[in-house]
Amino acid sequence: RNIQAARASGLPYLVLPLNPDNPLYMIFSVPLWPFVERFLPGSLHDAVLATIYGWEFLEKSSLFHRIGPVFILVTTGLNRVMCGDAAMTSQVMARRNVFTQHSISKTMMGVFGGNVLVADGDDWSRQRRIVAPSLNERISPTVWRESIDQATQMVRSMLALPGGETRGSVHGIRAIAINVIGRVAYGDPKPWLKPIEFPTDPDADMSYTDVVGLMTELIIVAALVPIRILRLSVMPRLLQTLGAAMEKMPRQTKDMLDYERHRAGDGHPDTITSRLVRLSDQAKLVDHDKTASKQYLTEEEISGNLFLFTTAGFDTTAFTMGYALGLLAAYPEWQRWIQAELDQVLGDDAQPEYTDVFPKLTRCLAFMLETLRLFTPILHLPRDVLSSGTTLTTTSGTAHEIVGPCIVYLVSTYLHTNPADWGDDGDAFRPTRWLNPSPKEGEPPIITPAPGTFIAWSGGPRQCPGLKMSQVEFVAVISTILRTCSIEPVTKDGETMDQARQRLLDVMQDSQPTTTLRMKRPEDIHLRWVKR
Ligand code: HEM
Repeated sequence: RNIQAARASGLPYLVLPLNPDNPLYMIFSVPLWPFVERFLPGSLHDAVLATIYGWEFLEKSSLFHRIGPVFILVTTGLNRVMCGDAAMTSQVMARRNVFTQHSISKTMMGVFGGNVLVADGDDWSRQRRIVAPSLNERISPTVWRESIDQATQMVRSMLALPGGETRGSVHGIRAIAINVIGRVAYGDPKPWLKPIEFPTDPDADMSYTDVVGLMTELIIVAALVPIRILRLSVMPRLLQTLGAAMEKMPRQTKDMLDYERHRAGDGHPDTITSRLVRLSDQAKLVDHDKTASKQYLTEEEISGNLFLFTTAGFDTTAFTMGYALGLLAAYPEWQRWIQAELDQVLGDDAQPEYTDVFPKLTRCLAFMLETLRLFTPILHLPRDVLSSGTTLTTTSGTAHEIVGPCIVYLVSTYLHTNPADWGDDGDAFRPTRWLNPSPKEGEPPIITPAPGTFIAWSGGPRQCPGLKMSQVEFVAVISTILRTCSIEPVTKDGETMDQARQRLLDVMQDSQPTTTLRMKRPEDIHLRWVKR
């Protein structure tokens, strides 16, 4: 039946006599990679490859070049449509009721309560109406100030190290990202003290940010292993701590929500939590009056969405900044290019204001977009097709019947580099491609890529509502670092600077996604911080 469905679509297809659609296969497929490479022939090689978690980054575009921009992997479970075509991608993103969130994403991301990411249909519309405004432009000035503050403390600490040398820069950046979320989302201010460390003592006190940070770090374990197993004394201490964190979570969420409601209107600065609670409580009052269908969030959904802000917003932003650091050190010409803009826009303004300077730091933003294009944190967006069928049309105009049930994977890595959309240098790191070469009056300085060609923040109605927050954080952090210092790789004995730069790029290529793409050897990003 699956082969017939693949044939009926008119798309090229591969056949795999196996069902790879479960979280355990996702985990255990990764060590299979060297075996696949060495021993499997031809189309079996390609079929197994397309099931290895993270293949899109490992193999880049090779499968698409061999088979075509869209192909089907026939399995004994559900067929998988691998989509690298921009037009099809934007149709999938636009039709959110036909292409719904994938069941495995729901299991992982919904582990601590229903939230907007795992919802579909009317349930999604209701949650989105409350969640998106709580992340809107009003939080940007706070994100800006907190990010600058955190980055200033980190740079000071890096420069004070012997020779300005550090192996923990990526972990340092992660500490910034969790502290910014902690402050902006949960009103939990923390100084930048050291590279990120998660709690490892099950009996120690943990703040809400500690609890959600640890659960985000270990989300696959948290989703699959029950708390009572994690708490067993034979388990490693980190997992026992995870179990303790999961136990604490409901109580801590309740205390935080009680606190937010209690202090409402007392002049405290807004947080994302306080806005979410307020918007939901207001919607509840309206509902009460009208006895219309429910428009507010239940307590369980508020708690699920609060947790989601960390799972969705922390490592995505943190690792984008981490890769950017490595890229800045590997490409000194782009570093100088950004610094020239910073010198011009910021001058010696010690406390640049968000509204004055953020719109002018276009090179810094272009650097973020280029980093996300090549090191996109989420390598594919999976969508379930539950209905019997739907038709999608490719960029070249051919129509294909997609027969459900099946899973459609929108593959960012190919969409972001396809030469038809990005030119022959689509694999090269070139931030200037994002700048509008001659903007006319009123036109933005940054280009908007054609629909479906850049999906780092997804697109269509479900586009990431944290897009602006992550841009503001990135620009604030990278501009603070580069206005104060330059960064370069530390050479090993006998190594030239060019070789050291290439080594950094190799470390970045040696990456693997967990929930987001991350370097396997972040401590090999060995950098020197030099005061300007
Ligand atoms: C560079 C940083 C970020 C990237 C690359 C990113 C990427 C994405 C992507 C690809 C999706 C769609 C996932 C899917 O539909 O399967 C998404 C959804 C979402 N993101 Fe982000 N994100 C980032 C930062 C943030 C931040 C800072 C927040 C909030 C604090 C956030 C909150 C959300 C939420 C709530 C959704 C669900 C939206 C919905 O389904 O309607 N993200 N993000």
